[in-house]
Amino acid sequence: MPMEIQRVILRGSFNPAVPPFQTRKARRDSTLTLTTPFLSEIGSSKWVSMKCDSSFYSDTLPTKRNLQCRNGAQKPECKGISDIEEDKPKAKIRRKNLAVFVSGGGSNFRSIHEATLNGTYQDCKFYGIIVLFLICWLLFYNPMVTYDADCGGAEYARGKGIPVIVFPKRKDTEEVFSAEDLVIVLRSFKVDFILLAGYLKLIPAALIQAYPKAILNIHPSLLPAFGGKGYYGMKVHKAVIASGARYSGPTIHYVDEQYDTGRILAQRVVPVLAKDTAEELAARVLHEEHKLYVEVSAALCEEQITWREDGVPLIQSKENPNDYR
Ligand SMILES: Nc1nc2c(c(=O)[nH]1)N[C@@H](CN(C=O)c1ccc(C(=O)N[C@@H](CCC(=O)O)C(=O)O)cc1)CN2
Ligand SMILES: NCC(=O)N[C@@H]1O[C@H](COP(=O)([O-])[O-])[C@@H](O)[C@H]1O
Repeated sequence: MPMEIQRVILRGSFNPAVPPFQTRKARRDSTLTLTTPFLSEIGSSKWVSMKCDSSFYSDTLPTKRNLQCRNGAQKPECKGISDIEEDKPKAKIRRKNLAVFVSGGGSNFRSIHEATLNGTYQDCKFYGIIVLFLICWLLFYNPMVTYDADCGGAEYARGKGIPVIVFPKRKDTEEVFSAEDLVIVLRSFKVDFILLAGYLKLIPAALIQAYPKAILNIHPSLLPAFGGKGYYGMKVHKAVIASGARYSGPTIHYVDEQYDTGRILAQRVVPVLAKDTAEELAARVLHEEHKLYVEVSAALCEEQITWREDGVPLIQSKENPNDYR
């Protein structure tokens, strides 16, 4: 690991006693490449990244067959054998790495992590290499970016042997670990995209500038309604119910410098029932969040996001590039 990173880690939260090592075994065959998780040890903390590396190289589809003609007549009469569209081999998609920022129960992080383990991201069989690289750092021994080292997400990560960085540092510590430092660490792992999943602090401008159009957040209401400062967790669902709204649901949006004002990428709708408690509504919305975030992060890795002229991001259908979600 470059000295710069070690310096950041030294200054931040780690005292590497053992130089980082990485073991990585990659088996590559014609269709599937699985890279076993690689483990690098930094001092008293372990960095583990779950790497789901599925590389499917789209076969070169049969080139256009000449139509068979029935006889040698001057003007060949062709018998209906359908043409097979000559297919340009699909460009191989560059592998992508994700970091997940958590500060609560971590159920969205868990569903994304489980998706890496159950091969959901490996279904991108028509696109080159999709790598879901869950990077999380815990002050002690599991990786996730959180400002609460004891949050449920960190507990889950701990159970899976995944390290976490506490960011921002708690006020009562002298350790300095700035947004710029965090960018250095994220760059060292070649992070392409950052997913906020219940992270409740304002992402600083330095991180947003370092990752333009590359930071997503999931919010538990249909933005722009019930969003912004003060709207998080159960506060959102209580406000939705108090308003009499008949529908709610999760929104995934790009992160800009204010809370919840970034461009909306995806939403799902759930009903708000007359007798719903905030907890019942929260559970209904969260169920949709888990599915939506896995779907959207996979589309992100597969480079299916396109931008409309007016700056609205769209998810292009894999089957038909003229369809958008
Ligand atoms: N630059 C951005 N940072 C963050 C965004 C964003 O859109 N842009 N989204 C939030 C997540 N979020 C809603 O989805 C959100 C989180 C927290 C708050 C909020 O009011 N927080 C309180 C502090 C809460 C605490 O410390 O426990 C506050 O700032 O007073 C609103 C919306 C993540 N970051
Ligand atoms: N405004 C941000 C916000 O309220 N985010 C919400 O926090 C919960 C985190 O759950 P999780 O930790 O179980 O994923 C999720 O419902 C997410 O939408």
